[in-house]
Amino acid sequence: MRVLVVNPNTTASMTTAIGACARAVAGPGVTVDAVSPVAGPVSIESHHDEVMAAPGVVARVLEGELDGYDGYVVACFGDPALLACREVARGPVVGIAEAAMRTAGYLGRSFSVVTTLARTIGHSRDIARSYGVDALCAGIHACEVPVVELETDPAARARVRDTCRRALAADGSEVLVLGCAGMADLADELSVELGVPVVDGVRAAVTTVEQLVRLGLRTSKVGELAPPPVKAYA
Ligand SMILES: NC(=O)NC1=NC(=O)NC1=O
Repeated sequence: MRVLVVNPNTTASMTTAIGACARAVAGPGVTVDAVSPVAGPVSIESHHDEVMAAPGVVARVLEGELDGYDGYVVACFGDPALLACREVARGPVVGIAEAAMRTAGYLGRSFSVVTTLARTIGHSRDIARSYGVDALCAGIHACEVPVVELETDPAARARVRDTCRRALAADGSEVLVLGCAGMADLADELSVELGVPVVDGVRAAVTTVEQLVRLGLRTSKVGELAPPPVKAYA
Protein backbone atom coordinates (compact mmCIF):
# COMPACT_ATOMS: atom_id res chain seq x y z
CA MET A 1 0.00 0.00 0.00
CA ARG A 2 1.34 3.45 -0.92
CA VAL A 3 0.12 6.54 0.93
CA LEU A 4 0.99 10.08 -0.15
CA VAL A 5 0.95 12.69 2.60
CA VAL A 6 0.65 16.21 1.20
CA ASN A 7 1.82 19.02 3.46
CA PRO A 8 -0.02 22.00 1.91
CA ASN A 9 2.59 24.48 3.12
CA THR A 10 6.05 24.71 1.55
CA THR A 11 8.18 24.48 4.73
CA ALA A 12 10.39 21.51 3.88
CA SER A 13 11.35 20.79 7.49
CA MET A 14 7.67 20.45 8.40
CA THR A 15 7.12 18.09 5.46
CA THR A 16 9.98 15.94 6.68
CA ALA A 17 8.67 15.91 10.26
CA ILE A 18 5.13 15.12 9.09
CA GLY A 19 6.44 12.26 6.96
CA ALA A 20 8.38 10.80 9.87
CA CYS A 21 5.34 11.05 12.13
CA ALA A 22 3.18 9.30 9.54
CA ARG A 23 5.73 6.57 8.88
CA ALA A 24 5.97 5.82 12.61
CA VAL A 25 2.35 4.57 12.66
CA ALA A 26 2.08 3.08 9.18
CA GLY A 27 1.31 -0.63 9.25
CA PRO A 28 3.20 -3.51 7.63
CA GLY A 29 3.43 -3.21 3.87
CA VAL A 30 2.54 0.48 3.91
CA THR A 31 4.94 3.01 2.46
CA VAL A 32 4.47 6.70 3.17
CA ASP A 33 5.85 9.54 1.06
CA ALA A 34 5.52 13.17 2.13
CA VAL A 35 5.52 16.08 -0.29
CA SER A 36 4.71 19.80 -0.42
CA PRO A 37 3.36 21.85 -3.33
CA VAL A 38 6.07 23.03 -5.73
CA ALA A 39 5.05 26.60 -4.90
CA GLY A 40 2.89 28.22 -2.24
CA PRO A 41 2.84 29.79 1.23
CA VAL A 42 5.37 28.58 3.82
CA SER A 43 2.51 28.32 6.29
CA ILE A 44 -1.28 28.35 6.19
CA GLU A 45 -2.86 30.66 8.74
CA SER A 46 -5.59 32.48 6.82
CA HIS A 47 -8.26 31.99 4.17
CA HIS A 48 -5.92 33.63 1.68
CA ASP A 49 -3.12 31.15 2.53
CA GLU A 50 -5.55 28.26 2.04
CA VAL A 51 -6.70 29.47 -1.36
CA MET A 52 -3.12 30.09 -2.51
CA ALA A 53 -2.05 26.62 -1.33
CA ALA A 54 -4.98 24.71 -2.83
CA PRO A 55 -3.83 24.44 -6.48
CA GLY A 56 -0.49 22.99 -5.40
CA VAL A 57 -2.20 20.46 -3.15
CA VAL A 58 -4.49 19.25 -5.93
CA ALA A 59 -1.53 19.11 -8.34
CA ARG A 60 0.33 16.77 -5.97
CA VAL A 61 -2.69 14.46 -5.75
CA LEU A 62 -3.01 14.45 -9.55
CA GLU A 63 0.67 13.44 -9.73
CA GLY A 64 -0.02 10.79 -7.11
CA GLU A 65 -2.75 9.34 -9.28
CA LEU A 66 -0.28 8.98 -12.14
CA ASP A 67 2.22 7.39 -9.72
CA GLY A 68 -0.39 4.88 -8.47
CA TYR A 69 -0.84 5.90 -4.81
CA ASP A 70 -3.60 4.08 -2.97
CA GLY A 71 -4.63 6.97 -0.71
CA TYR A 72 -3.79 10.48 0.43
CA VAL A 73 -3.58 12.68 3.51
CA VAL A 74 -4.04 16.46 3.39
CA ALA A 75 -1.78 17.42 6.29
CA CYS A 76 -2.99 20.88 7.31
CA PHE A 77 -5.62 21.49 9.97
CA GLY A 78 -7.84 23.50 7.70
CA ASP A 79 -8.11 20.49 5.35
CA PRO A 80 -7.49 22.77 2.35
CA ALA A 81 -8.70 21.54 -1.03
CA LEU A 82 -9.96 18.31 0.55
CA LEU A 83 -13.07 17.91 -1.59
CA ALA A 84 -11.25 18.90 -4.80
CA CYS A 85 -8.62 16.26 -4.00
CA ARG A 86 -11.38 13.70 -3.50
CA GLU A 87 -12.80 14.55 -6.92
CA VAL A 88 -9.50 13.82 -8.69
CA ALA A 89 -8.44 10.79 -6.59
CA ARG A 90 -9.72 7.21 -6.90
CA GLY A 91 -8.58 6.17 -3.43
CA PRO A 92 -9.50 7.74 -0.09
CA VAL A 93 -8.35 11.29 0.77
CA VAL A 94 -8.38 12.19 4.46
CA GLY A 95 -7.70 15.60 6.02
CA ILE A 96 -5.98 15.80 9.40
CA ALA A 97 -8.70 17.97 10.95
CA GLU A 98 -11.51 15.61 10.01
CA ALA A 99 -9.50 12.55 11.03
CA ALA A 100 -8.51 14.07 14.38
CA MET A 101 -12.01 15.26 15.26
CA ARG A 102 -13.66 11.97 14.33
CA THR A 103 -11.00 10.01 16.22
CA ALA A 104 -11.45 12.20 19.31
CA GLY A 105 -15.16 11.36 19.21
CA TYR A 106 -14.34 7.73 19.98
CA LEU A 107 -12.44 8.70 23.14
CA GLY A 108 -14.68 10.93 25.23
CA ARG A 109 -17.87 12.94 25.53
CA SER A 110 -16.25 16.08 24.13
CA PHE A 111 -12.94 17.38 22.87
CA SER A 112 -11.09 20.71 22.75
CA VAL A 113 -9.01 21.89 19.83
CA VAL A 114 -5.77 23.82 20.37
CA THR A 115 -4.68 25.56 17.21
CA THR A 116 -2.15 28.22 16.17
CA LEU A 117 -3.56 31.70 15.51
CA ALA A 118 -6.92 32.86 16.84
CA ARG A 119 -7.91 33.96 13.35
CA THR A 120 -8.15 30.28 12.30
CA ILE A 121 -10.64 29.37 15.05
CA GLY A 122 -13.71 30.28 12.98
CA HIS A 123 -12.63 28.09 10.08
CA SER A 124 -11.96 25.18 12.42
CA ARG A 125 -15.46 25.59 13.81
CA ASP A 126 -16.89 25.76 10.29
CA ILE A 127 -15.25 22.50 9.25
CA ALA A 128 -16.30 20.79 12.50
CA ARG A 129 -19.87 21.73 11.55
CA SER A 130 -19.39 20.49 8.00
CA TYR A 131 -18.15 17.13 9.34
CA GLY A 132 -21.10 16.83 11.70
CA VAL A 133 -18.92 16.78 14.83
CA ASP A 134 -19.60 20.33 16.04
CA ALA A 135 -21.62 19.04 19.01
CA LEU A 136 -18.58 17.08 20.23
CA CYS A 137 -16.28 20.08 20.03
CA ALA A 138 -16.47 21.84 23.40
CA GLY A 139 -14.10 24.63 22.40
CA ILE A 140 -11.37 25.79 20.05
CA HIS A 141 -8.41 27.71 21.50
CA ALA A 142 -5.37 29.42 20.00
CA CYS A 143 -1.84 29.35 21.43
CA GLU A 144 -0.93 32.31 19.21
CA VAL A 145 2.23 30.63 18.02
CA PRO A 146 2.65 31.14 14.26
CA VAL A 147 3.00 27.84 12.42
CA VAL A 148 6.63 28.34 11.41
CA GLU A 149 7.56 29.33 14.97
CA LEU A 150 6.33 25.96 16.24
CA GLU A 151 9.67 24.69 14.95
CA THR A 152 11.87 27.73 15.63
CA ASP A 153 10.61 29.15 18.94
CA PRO A 154 11.95 27.19 21.95
CA ALA A 155 9.08 28.56 24.04
CA ALA A 156 6.44 27.26 21.59
CA ARG A 157 6.03 23.87 23.21
CA ALA A 158 5.35 25.40 26.60
CA ARG A 159 2.82 27.79 25.09
CA VAL A 160 1.02 24.92 23.38
CA ARG A 161 0.99 22.93 26.63
CA ASP A 162 -0.33 25.87 28.67
CA THR A 163 -3.07 26.51 26.12
CA CYS A 164 -4.02 22.82 26.22
CA ARG A 165 -4.27 22.94 30.00
CA ARG A 166 -6.43 26.08 29.88
CA ALA A 167 -8.63 24.60 27.16
CA LEU A 168 -9.37 21.42 29.14
CA ALA A 169 -10.22 23.47 32.24
CA ALA A 170 -12.36 26.01 30.39
CA ASP A 171 -14.25 23.46 28.31
CA GLY A 172 -14.52 20.61 30.78
CA SER A 173 -13.55 18.40 27.85
CA GLU A 174 -11.91 14.98 28.04
CA VAL A 175 -9.85 14.80 24.88
CA LEU A 176 -7.50 17.21 23.12
CA VAL A 177 -7.08 17.65 19.38
CA LEU A 178 -3.88 19.32 18.16
CA GLY A 179 -4.89 21.87 15.57
CA CYS A 180 -1.76 21.97 13.46
CA ALA A 181 0.40 19.42 11.69
CA GLY A 182 3.38 21.22 13.18
CA MET A 183 2.29 20.05 16.63
CA ALA A 184 2.19 16.36 15.67
CA ASP A 185 5.38 15.45 17.53
CA LEU A 186 4.01 16.91 20.80
CA ALA A 187 1.02 14.57 21.12
CA ASP A 188 2.52 11.75 23.19
CA GLU A 189 4.33 13.92 25.73
CA LEU A 190 1.34 16.25 26.10
CA SER A 191 -0.91 13.26 26.71
CA VAL A 192 1.33 12.12 29.58
CA GLU A 193 1.60 15.62 31.04
CA LEU A 194 -2.10 16.41 30.81
CA GLY A 195 -3.51 12.98 31.57
CA VAL A 196 -5.95 12.95 28.66
CA PRO A 197 -5.86 11.46 25.16
CA VAL A 198 -4.20 13.94 22.78
CA VAL A 199 -5.05 13.30 19.14
CA ASP A 200 -2.63 14.26 16.40
CA GLY A 201 -4.36 14.52 13.05
CA VAL A 202 -1.38 13.35 10.99
CA ARG A 203 -1.33 9.93 12.63
CA ALA A 204 -5.12 9.76 12.79
CA ALA A 205 -5.35 10.52 9.08
CA VAL A 206 -2.67 8.06 7.93
CA THR A 207 -4.20 5.20 9.90
CA THR A 208 -7.66 6.14 8.61
CA VAL A 209 -6.45 6.00 5.00
CA GLU A 210 -4.81 2.65 5.74
CA GLN A 211 -8.01 1.31 7.28
CA LEU A 212 -10.12 2.42 4.32
CA VAL A 213 -7.74 0.91 1.77
CA ARG A 214 -7.56 -2.37 3.73
CA LEU A 215 -11.38 -2.45 3.72
CA GLY A 216 -11.25 -2.06 -0.05
CA LEU A 217 -13.05 1.29 0.18
CA ARG A 218 -12.48 4.20 -2.17
CA THR A 219 -13.91 7.67 -2.71
CA SER A 220 -17.40 7.37 -4.20
CA LYS A 221 -17.51 8.46 -7.82
CA VAL A 222 -21.29 8.69 -8.16
CA GLY A 223 -22.29 12.32 -7.67
CA GLU A 224 -20.45 15.16 -5.93
CA LEU A 225 -16.99 13.57 -5.89
CA ALA A 226 -17.02 12.25 -9.44
CA PRO A 227 -14.08 13.43 -11.56
CA PRO A 228 -14.47 17.15 -12.36
CA PRO A 229 -15.82 18.03 -15.83
CA VAL A 230 -12.97 18.34 -18.34
CA LYS A 231 -12.69 21.93 -19.55
CA ALA A 232 -10.33 24.36 -21.19
CA TYR A 233 -8.43 26.85 -19.02
CA ALA A 234 -7.76 30.26 -20.53
N1 LIG B 1 -4.30 25.73 12.18
C1 LIG B 1 -3.18 25.76 11.43
O1 LIG B 1 -2.43 26.71 11.47
N2 LIG B 1 -2.91 24.68 10.62
C2 LIG B 1 -1.82 24.61 9.80
N3 LIG B 1 -1.19 25.55 9.11
C3 LIG B 1 -0.17 24.96 8.41
O2 LIG B 1 0.60 25.53 7.66
N4 LIG B 1 -0.17 23.64 8.67
C4 LIG B 1 -1.18 23.37 9.54
O3 LIG B 1 -1.51 22.27 10.00
